[in-house]
Amino acid sequence: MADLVLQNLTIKYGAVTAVDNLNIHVASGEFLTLLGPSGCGKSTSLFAVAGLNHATSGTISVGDRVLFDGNPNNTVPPEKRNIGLVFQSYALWPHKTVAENLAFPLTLRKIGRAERDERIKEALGLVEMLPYADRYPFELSGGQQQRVALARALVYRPPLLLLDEPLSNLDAKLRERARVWLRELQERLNVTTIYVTHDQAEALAVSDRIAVMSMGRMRQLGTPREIYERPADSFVADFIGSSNFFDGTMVESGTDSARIRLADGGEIVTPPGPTGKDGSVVVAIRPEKIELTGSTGPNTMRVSIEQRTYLGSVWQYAVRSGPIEFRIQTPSELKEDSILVRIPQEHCAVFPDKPGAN
Ligand SMILES: Nc1ncnc2c1ncn2[C@@H]1O[C@H](COP(=O)(O)OP(=O)(O)OP(=O)(O)O)[C@@H](O)[C@H]1O
Repeated sequence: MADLVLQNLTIKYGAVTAVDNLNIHVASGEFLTLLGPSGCGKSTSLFAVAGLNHATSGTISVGDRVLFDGNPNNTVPPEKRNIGLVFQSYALWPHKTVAENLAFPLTLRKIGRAERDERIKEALGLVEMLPYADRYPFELSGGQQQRVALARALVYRPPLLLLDEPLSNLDAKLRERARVWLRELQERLNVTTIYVTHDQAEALAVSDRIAVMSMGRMRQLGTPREIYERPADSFVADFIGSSNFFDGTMVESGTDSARIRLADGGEIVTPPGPTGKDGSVVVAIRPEKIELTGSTGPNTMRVSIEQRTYLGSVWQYAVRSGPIEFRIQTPSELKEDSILVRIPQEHCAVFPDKPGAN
């Protein structure tokens, strides 16, 4: 298996910088996800690794092998990169059976018949599609076709697997099952994997690490937990899960905590964080981290309940304190018009600006 290293990777299409100075080291056997909104440069990055587009500058290497370094003489063509690819639009050949679809990449690599048959059996076994070897793609469900596409990518045992929204054609339930299965398979084969998705729940569930991207730039690289619990900026706090953002002004900032005045005139204690112009800040807190409390004290706030929404596992309440509107989530059904809530200091994050401004 092999590490994949992207260094200062930049990809421009005319005036558009689709990928801006991307630096990622994917460890051997790691499952790394590129996550971000539509158009942020995920697929462009993946295509560059596969050699299906031309990077403008930077380097791409797998193990000791340089695939791209800006010198045309060193650029390895896609078919020589030995990378397994499963793309959303990377359809199976309709006129070939499942087994014939898998045989093709092996024939290209001049692998003899006996070994070829053995590998096809093994790959179809891995994705639990052996009984379907003689069917044509149109005789399979969408999920089965995606499993065959994956088997076709794995059949020549590539050290690196690139997956671009490979589960997108599945319904929500099947997709949830498929991602568990995919992760188990990836771990069993120990294949270095880059996964592209805009679905944050999927990214949190399957990844060793996630690279969150926005407008061609990487905003944060970390484990799912780091990304969710310690977002690097307000874009990440907003894109992963959901957050409330309170406008405020820094009153005092120490090494362990800060005091921030909010728009309703109250103050809260938070961890320290960078300030914007004129000492303005934004405090982020997730709706499910806000607590109901029976007694006033630091970081408590009396709020009126403006709207109640039943979400199944929790209730969500839109609440207000003067000009501040935010959401809280709790399993309890609340009948009161006004409640006392506590904003736990340890779950607050302080940023210099709101998402969209950075
Ligand atoms: N061939 C191209 N010519 C010009 N611009 C392009 C080309 N391919 C991509 N882009 C632009 O580069 C940016 C990144 O596109 P990319 O397909 O990588 O986004 P993405 O994050 O994968 O989005 P999605 O989730 O919608 O697939 C976009 O602004 C897109 O319009």
